[in-house]
Amino acid sequence: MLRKLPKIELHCHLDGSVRLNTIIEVAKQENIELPSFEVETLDSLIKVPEDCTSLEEYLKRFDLPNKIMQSKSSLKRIAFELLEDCARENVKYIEVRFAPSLHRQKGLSLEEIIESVLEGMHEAEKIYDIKSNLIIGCMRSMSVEEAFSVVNAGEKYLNRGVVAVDLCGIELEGFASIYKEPIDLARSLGYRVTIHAGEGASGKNVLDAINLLGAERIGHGIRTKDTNEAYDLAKAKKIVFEMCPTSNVQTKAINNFSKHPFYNFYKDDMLVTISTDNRTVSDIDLTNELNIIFDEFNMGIEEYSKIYLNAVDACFADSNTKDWLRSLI
Ligand SMILES: O=c1[nH]cnc2c1ncn2[C@H]1C[C@H](O)[C@@H](CO)O1
Ligand SMILES: [Zn+2]
Repeated sequence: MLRKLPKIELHCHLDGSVRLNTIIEVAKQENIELPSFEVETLDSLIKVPEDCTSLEEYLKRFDLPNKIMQSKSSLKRIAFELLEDCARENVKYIEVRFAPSLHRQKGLSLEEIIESVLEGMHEAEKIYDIKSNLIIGCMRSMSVEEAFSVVNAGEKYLNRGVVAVDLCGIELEGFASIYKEPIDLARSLGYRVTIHAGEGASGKNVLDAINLLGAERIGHGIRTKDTNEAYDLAKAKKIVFEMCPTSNVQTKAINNFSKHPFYNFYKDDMLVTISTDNRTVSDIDLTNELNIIFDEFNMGIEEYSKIYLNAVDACFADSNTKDWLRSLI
């Protein structure tokens, strides 16, 4: 049933969602060394194993796909294929996210990197019944100067596909204050703000992401459940949670799906949405992600409509796109 329903994906990393065949083909075309050219071996190197112990370990899986995401043509192709995969499972709107800084290894400029991804997305939109926007992320493993560069490079693409800024990668306690200035700049330029927080570290980071960085949406945020101040603030300010349960189980942010705070949040009228995080690394698509949660919490179509409409309200699309998305359900 869920496969046929219209869907919205608000939290999906480009580099975590590359097709294995594409990794092999691009590596061959561009003479890039890979540990293996066999799909099965690559599969085991990219997909996160069950015994993964942490977010840090999960994040090591991204080195391999990023090796082949260093040319304009591969970035364009991978963005196109992500939308193609989404369209095939009836995702009608996706906000793709990635960190442009990770794609400079062979000399591309940040502008060229962002433009190539947008080209792939726009090409797919012409062919498939799907719309999209792009969120550019700053890696928390990189300097504040690099974050400023990313924000500045993306400025000219605002209203041409880029809609928001994100902070991603490892999550240390108290990271928000470090990135306050570049995120302030981003907001003043017109970027919307979503921040990964309360995933690998505490709910206090969620509080800071809202208070210090002006986050309107929180990536994951599952540890908000343990920090009353963050929970109450998120509720009062109608902050939206981009929840990715499969990824949370894999990074051991929670022990199993039954412990996921999604349904408690939902019942308490917190604004929750469901996404995949990383289709290849987490080995999941949105249909299956929703299936797991709907089975776990015995949810039905009415509840699906509510979550879908949460995503329509929360997405960073223009009002025409939102009207179209509302008409589909
Ligand atoms: O769930 C996540 N939390 C924090 N960082 C993440 C997550 N999934 C992917 N990333 C990182 C690894 C990627 O290389 C980067 C940009 O997409 O974002
Ligand atoms: Zn993420």
